[in-house]
Amino acid sequence: MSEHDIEDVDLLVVGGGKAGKSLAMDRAKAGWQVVMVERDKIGGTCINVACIPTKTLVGSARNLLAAHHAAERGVEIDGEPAIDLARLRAHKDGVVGAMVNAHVKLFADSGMDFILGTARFVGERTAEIRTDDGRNRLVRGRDVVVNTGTTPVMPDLPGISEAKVWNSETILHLERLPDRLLILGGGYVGCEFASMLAVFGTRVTLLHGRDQLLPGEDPDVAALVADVLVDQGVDVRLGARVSAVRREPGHGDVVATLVDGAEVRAQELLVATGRAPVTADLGLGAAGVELTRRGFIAVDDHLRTTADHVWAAGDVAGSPQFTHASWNDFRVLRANLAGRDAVTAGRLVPHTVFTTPELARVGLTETEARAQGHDVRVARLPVTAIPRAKTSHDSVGVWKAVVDAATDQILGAALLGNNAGEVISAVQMAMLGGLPYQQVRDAVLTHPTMGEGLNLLFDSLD
Ligand SMILES: Cc1cc2nc3c(=O)[nH]c(=O)nc-3n(C[C@H](O)[C@H](O)[C@H](O)COP(=O)(O)OP(=O)(O)OC[C@H]3O[C@@H](n4cnc5c(N)ncnc54)[C@H](O)[C@@H]3O)c2cc1C
Ligand SMILES: NC(=O)c1ccc[n+]([C@@H]2O[C@H](COP(=O)([O-])OP(=O)(O)OC[C@H]3O[C@@H](n4cnc5c(N)ncnc54)[C@H](O)[C@@H]3O)[C@@H](O)[C@H]2O)c1
Repeated sequence: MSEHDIEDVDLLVVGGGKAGKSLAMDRAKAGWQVVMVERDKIGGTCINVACIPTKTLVGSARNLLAAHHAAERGVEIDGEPAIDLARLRAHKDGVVGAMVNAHVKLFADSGMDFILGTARFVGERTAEIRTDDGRNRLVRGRDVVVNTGTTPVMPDLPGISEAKVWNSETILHLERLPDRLLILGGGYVGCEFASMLAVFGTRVTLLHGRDQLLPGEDPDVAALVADVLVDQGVDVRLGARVSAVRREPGHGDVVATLVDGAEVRAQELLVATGRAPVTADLGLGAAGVELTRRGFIAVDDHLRTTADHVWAAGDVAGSPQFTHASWNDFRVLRANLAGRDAVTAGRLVPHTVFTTPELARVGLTETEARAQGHDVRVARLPVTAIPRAKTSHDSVGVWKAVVDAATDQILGAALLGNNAGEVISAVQMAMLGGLPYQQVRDAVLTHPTMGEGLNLLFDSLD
């Protein structure tokens, strides 16, 4: 293809993740000529194979748990509550499918040129797009955004590639619910699937190489999450370093050999050892876009890459690997494309690990706060102290908050308990507003809600 085949547009978005699709729709509605190219997942990773399907399944697990406790709560259920795999799959596919269809319409309504195909850079701000319907297009953006996400990592262990193991995407096919499952990796994916599948009735063994789950959390908080999993029947093995994996003949058990020679076996193995940036075959060199040592696209605080008018966002740009971080990257990009001066530095990015109950966190951990030299006070509250927890029979969880003793500012919080992911937003707002903890302690909060627990949490500092 030659120079005169090039289609010039205002904005070219490569990869339709949260940041990219949001920006493409926004700019197209504003009258820009926008091309967005997406390889296979309409709506991106979150909707198709990550947050949405997994949280749909977590919702079913929570329903099952509630059904198990129905009788003691005065509700009669005829028969033993159980998972119907075909209906579970259909439910999950229905939720995902509806969101994908909604995106097809949203993309069309925005006026963007949405292309299903694969993009590869061939020059400055210029990508060759091989469309799914067999055409080649050459598109040059006045501005270009790369939002190609990350993909599951397969650890380099002897035998693992022949052992037909699952990753976070293939497990979602829900071909079967194994009686026994090994999970390799005790991060977000490992903990969420361990909790969900244990509730579904699978006997889960969680092999984690380090000595605490969720390495970014305080050790006491990570230990509480481990307790939750153990109570759900998960065999949590910390410091379990795997040296090899094999599948027994005839699609028999999968066997993990640990470095001490011990063997652990189950019907299936889920690999949950992290995600790698999607940059291979993108031709980033031709566009003048450089990578970091870890293989992410190198960006500055404005999300500018090393090439003029080429930006990157979301997981591939090394942003925290959460959909809400990618969504915020969209806001940063939108402002910068409008000539304003928006940066990612200093933003407060919370997260929630959707075990049951869930762990929500914002700001600094106690460990981080101390390492930064803060004189720290720690507030703690068992969720059983919260009236709403009694009405909803929530007995599991502890809330923790870290306060600067010199300024009374809230530095961070880790809330383990039902609805913690909702309550953490209130803590985050207090932090964003710079409220001293006493204002949260003394605020009049609705009774009986889990949010009211914030009064009690900060009371514990008196
Ligand atoms: C199991 C699981 C559960 C998760 N749960 C949560 C959660 O509950 N909450 C949360 O906040 N985060 C969660 N995450 C993380 C979240 O999914 C990611 O951080 C988020 O999806 C990243 O979005 P993104 O904008 O970087 O791009 P993505 O959504 O990853 O989109 C990138 C897109 O680019 C496309 N693409 C790649 N290469 C090309 C190419 N050459 N040409 C065209 N298109 C291309 C891909 O097909 C993909 O659709 C979860 C992740 C996993 C794995
Ligand atoms: N609720 C959420 O927001 C949510 C849910 C799922 C995933 N995510 C995102 O997706 C990303 C990827 O999740 P993830 O759980 O795959 O990665 P992760 O980085 O959170 O955890 C992977 C864990 O596996 C361990 N590990 C690595 N190699 C190992 C080995 N050979 N044996 C045993 N343990 C090993 C690591 O020490 C690490 O703690 C996360 O960083 C997160 O940002 C978010």
